[in-house]
Amino acid sequence: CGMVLTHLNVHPGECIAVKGTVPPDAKSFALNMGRAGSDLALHFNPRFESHGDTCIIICNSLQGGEWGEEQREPDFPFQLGQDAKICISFNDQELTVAVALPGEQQLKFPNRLGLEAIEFFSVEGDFRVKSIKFK
Ligand SMILES: C=CCO[C@@H]1O[C@H](CO)[C@@H](O[C@@H]2O[C@H](CO)[C@H](O)[C@H](OCc3cn(Cc4cccc(/C=C/CN=C(N)N)c4)nn3)[C@H]2O)[C@H](O)[C@H]1NC(C)=O
Repeated sequence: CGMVLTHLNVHPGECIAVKGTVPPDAKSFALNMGRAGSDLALHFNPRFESHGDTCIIICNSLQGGEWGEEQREPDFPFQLGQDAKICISFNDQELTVAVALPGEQQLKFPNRLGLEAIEFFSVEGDFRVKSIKFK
Protein backbone atom coordinates (compact mmCIF):
# COMPACT_ATOMS: atom_id res chain seq x y z
CA CYS A 1 0.00 0.00 0.00
CA GLY A 2 3.07 2.25 0.00
CA MET A 3 5.00 3.95 -2.79
CA VAL A 4 6.29 1.81 -5.66
CA LEU A 5 8.90 2.91 -8.22
CA THR A 6 9.72 0.80 -11.27
CA HIS A 7 11.97 0.99 -14.36
CA LEU A 8 14.63 2.79 -12.27
CA ASN A 9 17.79 1.35 -13.88
CA VAL A 10 20.03 2.32 -10.90
CA HIS A 11 23.56 0.94 -11.45
CA PRO A 12 26.48 0.08 -9.15
CA GLY A 13 28.10 3.25 -7.78
CA GLU A 14 24.86 5.23 -7.93
CA CYS A 15 22.74 5.70 -4.84
CA ILE A 16 19.09 6.10 -3.92
CA ALA A 17 18.76 8.76 -1.19
CA VAL A 18 15.45 8.61 0.67
CA LYS A 19 14.48 11.26 3.21
CA GLY A 20 11.41 10.89 5.38
CA THR A 21 9.90 10.83 8.84
CA VAL A 22 9.13 7.98 11.23
CA PRO A 23 5.69 8.58 12.80
CA PRO A 24 5.69 8.70 16.64
CA ASP A 25 3.55 5.54 16.79
CA ALA A 26 5.55 3.58 14.19
CA LYS A 27 5.69 -0.20 14.53
CA SER A 28 7.62 -1.17 11.41
CA PHE A 29 8.54 -0.03 7.91
CA ALA A 30 10.31 -1.55 4.96
CA LEU A 31 12.37 -0.39 1.99
CA ASN A 32 12.38 -3.01 -0.78
CA MET A 33 14.68 -2.99 -3.79
CA GLY A 34 15.52 -5.35 -6.63
CA ARG A 35 14.09 -6.50 -9.91
CA ALA A 36 10.42 -6.61 -8.90
CA GLY A 37 8.16 -6.97 -5.83
CA SER A 38 8.72 -10.74 -5.73
CA ASP A 39 12.40 -10.54 -6.66
CA LEU A 40 14.10 -8.40 -4.01
CA ALA A 41 17.84 -8.13 -3.50
CA LEU A 42 17.04 -6.38 -0.22
CA HIS A 43 14.03 -6.08 2.05
CA PHE A 44 15.28 -3.58 4.68
CA ASN A 45 12.84 -3.78 7.58
CA PRO A 46 13.41 -1.71 10.75
CA ARG A 47 11.06 -3.04 13.45
CA PHE A 48 10.28 -0.78 16.40
CA GLU A 49 7.76 -3.27 17.78
CA SER A 50 6.63 -5.97 15.33
CA HIS A 51 6.63 -9.77 14.96
CA GLY A 52 7.83 -9.99 18.57
CA ASP A 53 10.94 -7.94 17.69
CA THR A 54 11.84 -4.63 19.35
CA CYS A 55 14.22 -2.10 17.80
CA ILE A 56 15.99 -4.37 15.34
CA ILE A 57 16.61 -4.13 11.58
CA ILE A 58 15.70 -7.24 9.60
CA CYS A 59 17.31 -7.62 6.18
CA ASN A 60 16.39 -10.37 3.77
CA SER A 61 16.12 -11.27 0.08
CA LEU A 62 13.07 -12.55 -1.73
CA GLN A 63 13.54 -14.80 -4.74
CA GLY A 64 10.57 -16.06 -6.71
CA GLY A 65 8.42 -15.17 -3.70
CA GLU A 66 10.61 -17.19 -1.25
CA TRP A 67 12.33 -15.42 1.69
CA GLY A 68 16.04 -16.15 2.19
CA GLU A 69 17.88 -16.28 5.50
CA GLU A 70 17.33 -13.17 7.66
CA GLN A 71 20.18 -10.94 8.68
CA ARG A 72 19.27 -9.35 12.04
CA GLU A 73 21.00 -6.08 12.89
CA PRO A 74 20.68 -4.90 16.53
CA ASP A 75 22.32 -1.50 15.90
CA PHE A 76 19.17 0.53 15.54
CA PRO A 77 19.65 4.20 14.51
CA PHE A 78 15.99 5.14 13.99
CA GLN A 79 13.94 7.08 16.53
CA LEU A 80 10.18 7.40 16.75
CA GLY A 81 8.95 10.76 15.49
CA GLN A 82 12.31 11.64 13.95
CA ASP A 83 13.45 12.37 10.37
CA ALA A 84 15.65 9.79 8.71
CA LYS A 85 17.97 9.89 5.68
CA ILE A 86 18.80 6.54 4.10
CA CYS A 87 21.17 6.09 1.13
CA ILE A 88 21.22 2.75 -0.67
CA SER A 89 23.94 1.69 -3.10
CA PHE A 90 25.26 -1.64 -4.33
CA ASN A 91 27.90 -3.53 -6.29
CA ASP A 92 28.23 -7.12 -7.47
CA GLN A 93 29.16 -8.24 -3.93
CA GLU A 94 26.79 -6.40 -1.61
CA LEU A 95 24.20 -3.75 -1.02
CA THR A 96 25.07 -0.91 1.37
CA VAL A 97 22.49 0.98 3.41
CA ALA A 98 23.87 4.17 4.95
CA VAL A 99 21.61 5.71 7.57
CA ALA A 100 22.77 9.30 7.90
CA LEU A 101 19.98 10.53 10.16
CA PRO A 102 19.86 10.17 13.09
CA GLY A 103 23.48 9.25 13.73
CA GLU A 104 25.70 7.67 11.08
CA GLN A 105 25.53 3.93 10.41
CA GLN A 106 26.34 1.60 7.50
CA LEU A 107 24.81 -1.82 7.05
CA LYS A 108 25.88 -4.33 4.39
CA PHE A 109 23.87 -7.19 2.88
CA PRO A 110 25.14 -9.73 0.35
CA ASN A 111 23.97 -9.30 -3.26
CA ARG A 112 22.47 -12.80 -3.30
CA LEU A 113 20.62 -12.24 -6.58
CA GLY A 114 23.70 -11.04 -8.47
CA LEU A 115 21.65 -7.92 -9.19
CA GLU A 116 23.14 -5.72 -11.92
CA ALA A 117 20.62 -2.88 -11.71
CA ILE A 118 17.94 -1.84 -9.24
CA GLU A 119 14.75 -1.60 -11.29
CA PHE A 120 12.21 -1.73 -8.44
CA PHE A 121 12.02 0.28 -5.21
CA SER A 122 9.13 0.38 -2.73
CA VAL A 123 8.44 1.83 0.71
CA GLU A 124 5.95 0.07 2.99
CA GLY A 125 4.55 0.74 6.44
CA ASP A 126 5.38 3.45 8.93
CA PHE A 127 7.66 5.81 7.00
CA ARG A 128 6.50 9.09 5.43
CA VAL A 129 8.71 9.76 2.41
CA LYS A 130 9.60 13.43 1.91
CA SER A 131 12.05 13.11 -0.97
CA ILE A 132 13.86 10.56 -3.08
CA LYS A 133 17.01 11.53 -5.00
CA PHE A 134 19.05 9.43 -7.41
CA LYS A 135 22.71 10.38 -7.13
C1 LIG B 1 9.78 -16.99 15.20
C2 LIG B 1 8.94 -17.44 14.24
C3 LIG B 1 9.44 -17.74 12.86
O1 LIG B 1 10.33 -16.68 12.45
C4 LIG B 1 9.62 -15.51 12.03
O2 LIG B 1 9.03 -15.81 10.75
C5 LIG B 1 8.32 -14.67 10.24
C6 LIG B 1 7.60 -15.10 8.96
O3 LIG B 1 8.52 -15.46 7.98
C7 LIG B 1 9.34 -13.53 9.97
O4 LIG B 1 8.62 -12.36 9.50
C8 LIG B 1 8.77 -12.10 8.13
O5 LIG B 1 10.12 -11.64 7.90
C9 LIG B 1 10.31 -11.30 6.51
C10 LIG B 1 11.77 -10.92 6.35
O6 LIG B 1 12.56 -12.05 6.65
C11 LIG B 1 9.42 -10.13 6.14
O7 LIG B 1 9.70 -8.99 6.97
C12 LIG B 1 7.97 -10.58 6.34
O8 LIG B 1 7.08 -9.47 6.13
C13 LIG B 1 6.74 -9.34 4.72
C14 LIG B 1 5.76 -8.21 4.70
C15 LIG B 1 6.00 -6.95 4.23
N1 LIG B 1 4.84 -6.31 4.42
C16 LIG B 1 4.53 -4.93 4.11
C17 LIG B 1 4.82 -4.11 5.34
C18 LIG B 1 6.14 -3.97 5.76
C19 LIG B 1 6.40 -3.18 6.92
C20 LIG B 1 5.36 -2.58 7.64
C21 LIG B 1 4.05 -2.78 7.17
C22 LIG B 1 2.89 -2.16 7.87
C23 LIG B 1 3.03 -1.60 9.10
C24 LIG B 1 1.73 -1.20 9.75
N2 LIG B 1 1.97 -0.28 10.75
C25 LIG B 1 1.34 -0.28 11.91
N3 LIG B 1 0.54 -1.35 12.23
N4 LIG B 1 1.56 0.75 12.76
C26 LIG B 1 3.79 -3.54 6.05
N5 LIG B 1 3.95 -7.08 5.05
N6 LIG B 1 4.52 -8.28 5.21
C27 LIG B 1 7.77 -11.01 7.80
O9 LIG B 1 6.44 -11.56 7.92
C28 LIG B 1 10.01 -13.17 11.28
O10 LIG B 1 11.02 -12.16 11.05
C29 LIG B 1 10.69 -14.42 11.87
N7 LIG B 1 11.23 -14.11 13.21
C30 LIG B 1 12.40 -14.64 13.61
C31 LIG B 1 12.80 -14.32 15.03
O11 LIG B 1 13.07 -15.35 12.88
